[in-house]
Order: sequence, then structure tokens, then C-alpha cells
Amino acid sequence: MAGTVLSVKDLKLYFKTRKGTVKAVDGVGFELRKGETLAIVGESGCGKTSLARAIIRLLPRNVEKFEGTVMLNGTDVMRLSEEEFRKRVRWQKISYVFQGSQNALNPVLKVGFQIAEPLIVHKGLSREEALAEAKKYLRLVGIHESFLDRYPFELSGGMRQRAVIAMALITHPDVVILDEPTSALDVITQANIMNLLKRIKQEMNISYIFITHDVPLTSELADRVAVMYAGQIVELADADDFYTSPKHPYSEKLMASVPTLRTDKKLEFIPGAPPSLINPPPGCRFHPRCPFAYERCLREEPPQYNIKGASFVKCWLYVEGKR
Ligand SMILES: Nc1ncnc2c1ncn2[C@@H]1O[C@H](COP(=O)(O)OP(=O)(O)OP(=O)(O)O)[C@@H](O)[C@H]1O
Repeated sequence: MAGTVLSVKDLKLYFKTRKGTVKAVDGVGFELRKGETLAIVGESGCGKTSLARAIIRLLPRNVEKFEGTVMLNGTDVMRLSEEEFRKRVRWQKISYVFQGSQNALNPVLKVGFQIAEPLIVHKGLSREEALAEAKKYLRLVGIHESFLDRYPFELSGGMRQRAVIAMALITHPDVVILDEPTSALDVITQANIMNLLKRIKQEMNISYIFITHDVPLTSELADRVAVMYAGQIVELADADDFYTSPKHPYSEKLMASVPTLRTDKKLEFIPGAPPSLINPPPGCRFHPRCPFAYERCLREEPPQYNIKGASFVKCWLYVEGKR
């Protein structure tokens, strides 16, 4: 598709454990366009972080299977060796603000140096050149340049998160993966960070993959929404369509469980728990929790049913014209 930065096809990441194989990412595919934000939402444990790690290839030791296609600007980066991937892709073309990263800054190194470091390591800039860039990026994320010489403990949580975002942007990557970038912050700081991400997206025309379990938060930034359930994307939709009429029964339940202020709407919850990724249920993985499940859902895995454009839903109700 024209304007596609990242195209992921049939991506799988399985982990080996004593209890069996954990199929954390099990056949995921989507396209990310230039300048767009794709939100990836779903309950805890559905494989969102594993998907991010698979894309940026930061893998634990117990990987059992890692396969699929990850095309970045037309090149399949899955075919690159680890060495090539590290030199050419990770942090340069795809960067990652991982969960809790504001607490992972090195306590004994000055903030400015930590922001500058990707330029020294990956772009071969001198320390002075890199620090000059770091100053610009500190300003970009709304931190006064005097903080260049401060240590992480001298910054508030929100400022540390801004610094981490600056670090992810400084190499001017094509894609930034944001994994729960505001989850440890209070709501005001969270709103500030969301506004910052929005402004940067417009100024730098950057593409984000925004991972969160917080569905309402995605409406601040998302152009499209992908819903993950048990290692798979069960719905992909334009954001406006998703918020007004989610298609998959799981998406409907997710939306119905979002609290709204000052209404009498009774909050729904999704009965049961997400399935084990070692032995996911046969057929549709959501069937044990789905109020509409019928015989076929119990036996056969539904294919992706195209709604319009790149939007799809993975549900028999649509394939069989019951909706
Ligand atoms: N290295 C690993 N070895 C074995 N299992 C793992 C490993 N990493 C993750 N998992 C399992 O893979 C599944 C998906 O985890 P993942 O962290 O990707 O989900 P998530 O949707 O990001 O959840 P959260 O929002 O809680 O981080 C979980 O069952 C998790 O326990």
C-alpha cells in the first residue's frame, strides 16, 4: 500500500516454558502508514509487548519460534542477521519506549548524555555533536536545556518520560513503538505526555505503534485501532469507526467496560479470563467468553473478514453473514 512504512505479515513469537509452548504472538499482520498512529489494545497478557519485542527484535532467551515478515520501507528486516539488524534498524529506524522505561534511565549518567547516546552509538556522532542534538530534543519534548547536566533522580516522573521519548526520537526513526508510555503517571502528567506525543507526531510526521490496555486513552492519538486477543489481532479498524461501532464481540465488550463520567450507563465486564497461551481454545479463541458463540466458533478458527479498506474482523458472525 502506498505510504506504508511497516508491513507485518504472519508474525509469530513463541516461548519455550516448562509447562509448554507459549504462543504469545500467533500470526499477526498489519500495515502502518507514514505519519499514522496504530493503537494496539487488549487485556493484560494478550501479547502486546511480545509483538513490540518481535518487531524490534529484542527477544528473551527462551524463544522457540520467531518467524514471519516485517517489511520496513520495502525491506524484509526479518532476513537481516542480528548484527545487521542492530546496526541498521534497531533504534535507528525503529525505536522503542518500553513499559516503565522512565524508571530505567541509568542513575549515574547525566540525562543529556543518555539522550545523546543513540547518536554516538548508532550514527557515529562525536560527543559534542550528539550533546548539541540532545539539547534540541530536550527542548522539543518541553524540558529546559539546563536539565542536560542533571541526573535522572533530579527529574520528576513526567520529565523522565519526556527524556525517554527524546531518546527514542533523536535518531529520527521511521517508527516509534510506545508501550504503555503513560501507565505509571498521574492523569495530569499523562495528559501532558499525550499532548506532547500528538504535537511531535504532527511536527515530525512520525509513525507510532501505541500499545496500551487503556482503550479511552487511544482516542487521543490513534488513527486506527487493532484489538489483540490471545496472541492474535481480532479486529483492525479506523479509529472513528472503532469507537462508534466496534465489530468483534470482544471489542464490543472492551468498549462497554469503559467507564464514562456522569451517565447512568451500567458498566459491563467481560466474564472469564483471557485464555492460556499454551493451550488456547480451539476454534475462535474468544468463544468461551463470547455471548454469541455457536457451533462453528467452537471448532474452526475464523478467517479475517474484510470490512472496508484495510479494516477486518476475525469472527464467524461476519463471515457467515449473521451480522
Ligand atoms: N520470556 C517469556 N517466556 C515465557 N512466557 C512469556 C515470556 N514473555 C512473555 N510471556 C507470556 O506471553 C504472554 C503475553 O505476554 P505480553 O507481555 O506480551 O502481554 P501484554 O499484552 O503485553 O501484557 P501486559 O500488558 O501485562 O504487559 C503472557 O502469557 C506472558 O506471560
